[in-house]
Amino acid sequence: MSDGSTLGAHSFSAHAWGRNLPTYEAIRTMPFNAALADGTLSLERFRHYMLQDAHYLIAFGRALAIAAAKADDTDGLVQFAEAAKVAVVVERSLHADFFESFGIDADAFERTPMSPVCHHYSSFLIATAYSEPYPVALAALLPCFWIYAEVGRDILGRAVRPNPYDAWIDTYAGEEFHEAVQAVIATTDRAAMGASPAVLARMHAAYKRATELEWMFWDSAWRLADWPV
Ligand SMILES: Cc1ncc(CO)c(N)n1
Repeated sequence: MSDGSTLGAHSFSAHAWGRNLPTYEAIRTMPFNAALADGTLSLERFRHYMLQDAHYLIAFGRALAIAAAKADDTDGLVQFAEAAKVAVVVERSLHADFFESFGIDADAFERTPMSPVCHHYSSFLIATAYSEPYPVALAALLPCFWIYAEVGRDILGRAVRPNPYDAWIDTYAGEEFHEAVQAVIATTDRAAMGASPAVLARMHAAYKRATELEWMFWDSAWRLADWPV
């Protein structure tokens, strides 16, 4: 899938994937993901990532719920309402399982504010979902699904097992997540077919920015980034 070859040749998703391939390559090969795959990622970095991801998933869920409300048919309403619910279910499993197994105590989450990058990505998704037309909202949300599915599979393919991060890898490399991702790609492509050239351009801009923010999110965890003041 990484070359976009199984997608409709003229689809939004095929174009978007192709245009942003260098950023995807940069994500795939970044130190955080290399260390996650070979099991050498420090607990401190994974903890930073998980705490920020718990914040992120709630914002992602809210943005998906807004997209659900904007859907132009009931299939889209059900699809994104379900995805909003799943984002919160995954966030709760971070709290219930991952936080405990990686030594994060109960109120660490409450004490840890969003990092600058997490804050920016979360705000970008919610603002885009609120203020842009449905197709642009979907284009902003698509990389969150698609990049994780591709990175999950890529990491699974080279992972040293057993690996302290097996449960994380299995979540995103799993069949269930991939089916959901294919469905979001299909809905985004359908929405793009009816979009004007101006909306299509905004879709590409939103997709590109979200892809860049995915890179920045992992980079932020690698750097253990915090607010400078
Ligand atoms: C930052 C980020 N993007 C995407 C996903 C997958 O939904 C996630 N868990 N976290």
